[in-house]
Amino acid sequence: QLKTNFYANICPNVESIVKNAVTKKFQQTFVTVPATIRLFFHDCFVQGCDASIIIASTGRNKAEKDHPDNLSLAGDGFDTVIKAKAAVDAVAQCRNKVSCADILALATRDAIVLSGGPSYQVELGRLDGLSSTSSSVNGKLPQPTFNVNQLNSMFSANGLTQSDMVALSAAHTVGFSHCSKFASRIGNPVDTTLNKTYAAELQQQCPQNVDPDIAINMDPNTPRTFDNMYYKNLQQGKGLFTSDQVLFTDARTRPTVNTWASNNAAFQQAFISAMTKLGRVGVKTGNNGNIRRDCAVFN
Ligand code: HEM
Ligand SMILES: [Ca+2]
Ligand SMILES: [Ca+2]
Repeated sequence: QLKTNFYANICPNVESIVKNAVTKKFQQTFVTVPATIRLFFHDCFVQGCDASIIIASTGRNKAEKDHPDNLSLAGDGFDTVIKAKAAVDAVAQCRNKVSCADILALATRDAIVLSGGPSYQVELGRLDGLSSTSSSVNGKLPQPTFNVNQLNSMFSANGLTQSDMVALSAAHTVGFSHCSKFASRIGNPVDTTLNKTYAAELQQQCPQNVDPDIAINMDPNTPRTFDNMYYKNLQQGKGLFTSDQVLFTDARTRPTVNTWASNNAAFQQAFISAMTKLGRVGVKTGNNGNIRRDCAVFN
């Protein structure tokens, strides 16, 4: 059972310690924000929110982070958790008392706030997982080609509703994508649900044989602000992935997109609720987990 004051007696300043570390990292690079948010999502959807995503591969074990679906996770997300963990462990009382999974949950909230998104209380008390394998990622993460049925079934497998799915998708209001992830939409023929001007811009930014390391903004209007622009973009055919644009083309999710495009407060409330539910997915307690000394290595 998670609770917001879990560390009140164990490490009373954990929230400010993590926040300071994330802020410092943010001042070095904005990538901290999208990288950390996406890391949290990819952690929670595979074996639950247990920092299994942070484990490094060894000679004996190919870990989650080396699965093809995770190779595009930006290193700055991992680095944010490692730095925040070091800051927590620098306080004697807190040393090895706060899980990496909880540090990631807190850092995600802090990243959202640093980019202008809503603040919220983070439920805490997760343990770190005891396994991380590349094979366990198979079929657990949504693909950018997904339709609403596919999105709904994958989110509902994690206890999340269609409304939660639409709210969480707005995380694409910050951050970057590699051209390969949407190349099929701007090729021949161009996806008809794409705004024509936007399609031309994307073709220019992502010409054929573009450097595979090139990444472009997912929100063409406010790429560094965590806002409800995501939904306004969808209304104009400016969703980058099929999985984004279908939220507007499909009649089941379109009313939700329209509501949140015009009502930022309602979006923020839905987003907070969905993030809180995401943070409860597959939480480890008791013998199913522990508190890692090094977030990238099992104890
Ligand atoms: C709904 C289904 C989703 C699909 C199909 C999807 C897919 C993707 C893809 C393909 C990328 C680009 C990766 C790259 O090329 O580097 C991406 C980026 C991103 N995703 Fe998602 N995603 C989904 C949901 C989510 C959710 C629920 C969150 C968080 C709550 C999230 C957060 C992000 C962020 C922040 C980025 C930018 C990462 C960066 O700039 O480093 N996504 N997503
Ligand atoms: Ca996990
Ligand atoms: Ca934005």
